[in-house]
Amino acid sequence: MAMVGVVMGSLSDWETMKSTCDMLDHFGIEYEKEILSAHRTPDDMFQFAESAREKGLKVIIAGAGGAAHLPGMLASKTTLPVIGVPVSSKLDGYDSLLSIVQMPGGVPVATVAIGASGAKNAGILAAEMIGAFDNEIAEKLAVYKQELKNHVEGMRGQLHES
Ligand SMILES: Nc1c(C(=O)O)ncn1[C@@H]1O[C@H](COP(=O)(O)O)[C@@H](O)[C@H]1O
Repeated sequence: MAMVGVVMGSLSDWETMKSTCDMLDHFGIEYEKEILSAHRTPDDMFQFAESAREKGLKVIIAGAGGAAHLPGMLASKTTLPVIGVPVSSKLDGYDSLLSIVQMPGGVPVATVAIGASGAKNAGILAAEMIGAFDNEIAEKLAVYKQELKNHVEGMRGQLHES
């Protein structure tokens, strides 16, 4: 059963949002993915947000570019945590970032960095939210952290040998 909903404003966001799905695959977390837009398909977006919890989703990750209202509007209609991914745009994603991060008090969106690295972190952050209650995912996260440490140690070795 899907635990994470990965949604994006357009198919043009998929190249970025694929990094989120790659991380969820890495941790063996089931997800569903969909294109929804606060601007272009507002009724579908509200329906998704209103039914997300009863469907069994635990976290929603929403990526959008430009006037990126999708994450915030989803957050307005669900009690699930929403992670917002600013997708790069004609303004290098600054517009997306500010549209997502500057939520009014009371309606939080956990905002990650612009682009693919942010999308990757969104997948890891969702795993950490689930891992707070799920030991199997927590163990996979511990292995991932160890791999990061090993990677840095490998780089140190190369630096000191050069
Ligand atoms: N920001 C939003 C929303 C929304 O916030 O509801 N819906 C689509 N979009 C964004 O418009 C950009 C251009 O979309 P197109 O490539 O389809 O023209 C995409 O980055 C999408 O996320």
